[in-house]
Amino acid sequence: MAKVTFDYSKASKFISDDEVVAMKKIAEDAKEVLVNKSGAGNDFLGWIDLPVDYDKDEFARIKAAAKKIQSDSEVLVVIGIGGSYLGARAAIDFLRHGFYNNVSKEIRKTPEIYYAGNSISPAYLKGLLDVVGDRDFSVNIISKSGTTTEPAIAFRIFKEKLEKKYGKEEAAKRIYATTDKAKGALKNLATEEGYESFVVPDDVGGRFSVLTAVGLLPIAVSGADIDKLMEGAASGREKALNNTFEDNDAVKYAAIRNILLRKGKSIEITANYEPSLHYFGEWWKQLYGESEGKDQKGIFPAAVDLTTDLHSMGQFIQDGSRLMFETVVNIEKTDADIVIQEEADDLDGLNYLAGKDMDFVNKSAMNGTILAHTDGNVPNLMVNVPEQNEFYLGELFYMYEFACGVSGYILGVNPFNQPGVESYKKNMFALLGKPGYEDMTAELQKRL
Ligand SMILES: O=P(O)(O)OC[C@H]1O[C@H](O)[C@H](O)[C@@H](O)[C@@H]1O
Repeated sequence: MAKVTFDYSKASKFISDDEVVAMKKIAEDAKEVLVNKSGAGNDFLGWIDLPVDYDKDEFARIKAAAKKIQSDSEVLVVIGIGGSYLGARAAIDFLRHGFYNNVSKEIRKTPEIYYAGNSISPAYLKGLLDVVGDRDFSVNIISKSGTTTEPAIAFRIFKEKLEKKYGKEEAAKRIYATTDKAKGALKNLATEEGYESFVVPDDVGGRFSVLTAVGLLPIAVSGADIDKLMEGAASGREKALNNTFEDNDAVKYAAIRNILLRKGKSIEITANYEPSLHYFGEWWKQLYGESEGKDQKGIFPAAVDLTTDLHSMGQFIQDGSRLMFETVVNIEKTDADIVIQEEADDLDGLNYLAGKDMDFVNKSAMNGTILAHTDGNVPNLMVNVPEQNEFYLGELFYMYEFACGVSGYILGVNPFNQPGVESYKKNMFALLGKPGYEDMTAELQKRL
């Protein structure tokens, strides 16, 4: 059966066999540390077994809640930031219609889905309130800590709108809270107001939480098949845990990117040739950025959408500072085919493509770009995805998560914390006058 695979054959001129042998040992040791749970951050490894060991009762509740939202709402507002929305957004974009919110209800069949609480922009929120308008809607508020400012502000506003429209009691039936099982302001609010709640397990960090209720509820509302997603993740887990290095795509990817880092390639660009993968790149950026970027170490994760960005970033990738390597996420088979037709006068000069389908043109652009960037000394790696469906997305999510754990340990960091994220928050709270931050306020204001 086809599967998600990692291929570094196009980068062979940058990587010697000896380097692979040396790094193989390091990567296998790092994998052992990960699966034996003996490394830093080992209290955040719940995601390793999640695809086979998840709360089945909650899974059934997620499906039931999704059905209810589908039946009583024209719109679902998903409120969350970072790991509390990127996985769901990546999955829905990857799996569902490319113009999900814009196609007719007959085609989409499920509620429109919008995201809030991922910025503090009042203009964005006002715009979204207009989009929801007077229509029936529900809210899924997602925050592991239950205390993050951005989603908390957005939730206050959408909660008020719900209560105005339906009254407090009915509004509570349209609010679904995904948060810690016991602590945090959101948990308290959910208990107090009687919202249906879903749990982010203690041992699963936000950026590893797409296969918990965090991702699963919005994904299920969109009509995607979450059973298949979990099956794919279980298949990815099986391979990551049991395959030897040569057949272990997750461990190989971790190894190869660290070989490249040690040769000065300190930026990884993840590239796609399908706009529906844009948010997959955003999800990956958080996963790798927060996991590896610490202790003055790490590979900076960047992402490009191609061929779009070949007309903006292409120059730099081809010819600028030689800092990066590139990982192309290649969708092998698309089910959308558009054949380019012959035109009698050929004024646009495209008749040489007549009879070819657009995916052939897209793949030719990809292959040509891989060779050009390789010639420009940008090593190109590939992650091949047979098709855009739930099963392969599950494999893909898992492969990247597992590789991230292994890679972080190769690098010598704790891949499961994010101490650096607190600095901006402290400053922001001090400038906002949040109780408890008073001593910092005057000093920061002087510096502004
Ligand atoms: O789910 P929450 O607790 O609201 O956190 C949302 C996000 O913001 C935090 O600042 C962290 O850096 C992220 O790892 C997290 O995914």
